[in-house]
Amino acid sequence: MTTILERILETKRREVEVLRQRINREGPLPERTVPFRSLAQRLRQDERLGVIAEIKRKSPSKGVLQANVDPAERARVYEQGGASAISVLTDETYFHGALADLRVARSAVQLPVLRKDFVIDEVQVDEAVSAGADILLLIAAAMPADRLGELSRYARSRGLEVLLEVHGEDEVEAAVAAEPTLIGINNRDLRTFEVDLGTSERVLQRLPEGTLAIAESGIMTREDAQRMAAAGARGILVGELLMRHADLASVRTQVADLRVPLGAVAK
Ligand SMILES: O=P(O)(O)OC[C@@H](O)[C@@H](O)c1c[nH]c2ccccc12
Repeated sequence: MTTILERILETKRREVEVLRQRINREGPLPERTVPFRSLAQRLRQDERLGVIAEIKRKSPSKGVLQANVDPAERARVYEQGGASAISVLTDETYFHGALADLRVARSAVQLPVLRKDFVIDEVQVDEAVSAGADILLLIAAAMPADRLGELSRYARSRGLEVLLEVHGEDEVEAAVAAEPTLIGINNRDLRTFEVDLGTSERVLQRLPEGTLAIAESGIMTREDAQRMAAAGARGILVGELLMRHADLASVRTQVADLRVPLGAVAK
């Protein structure tokens, strides 16, 4: 059975080829013009659970969430609600996102911005740097451990912070060895699309002390946020809950509501 991840990776291999050919034809990508913004620093100083608020029009698991989004306006509302960073889906085929969304969102706020895509090659890292991204998502399940380490170290050498996503305990070792800035735990199983917040609870126990961990997906209520904070997450990544709201005032309230105190959670 071909999983959705395998299908997406097939598309990405073609995109990488096209991008390489374009660079050969037209020369290197434009230089980055903006300074880097750090999410890790923000999270370390924060006494509340960090919220990475996502701009996602559509997803393979949920279909269209909101087709017409103004990324600048959304980013501003997320910032006003107290978000720690903005995550922008830049994949076009499966999520109807774009790299342009990232540029537009970032220039509207002071927050660090995460490029959310399926990165398998250095040239996509260069593209993220050029577009002004501050953080890059890497997915452990998308490649062998040695490639994961190479890409993670390459991205960090280019100034990006790396959020490395795992889906279970079996991926923790490779993730830690890749020396990312942050480790994300995806509560959504990419094969079945099932969401289980217990995934974060289990994996968080296995992470080395001091790891900046982000619980990803399926967080729908303040209670869910509290549960993730209690399990040791320093931040959460939230998409659907926020994208289902079109009313900007309630989006702002939603973000603020998720910023639960970390309380006794060790730093
Ligand atoms: O919409 P949710 O359930 O709040 O999830 C957000 C985010 O975690 C999810 O979009 C995500 C996590 N990892 C990914 C990798 C690729 C694409 C998307 C994702």
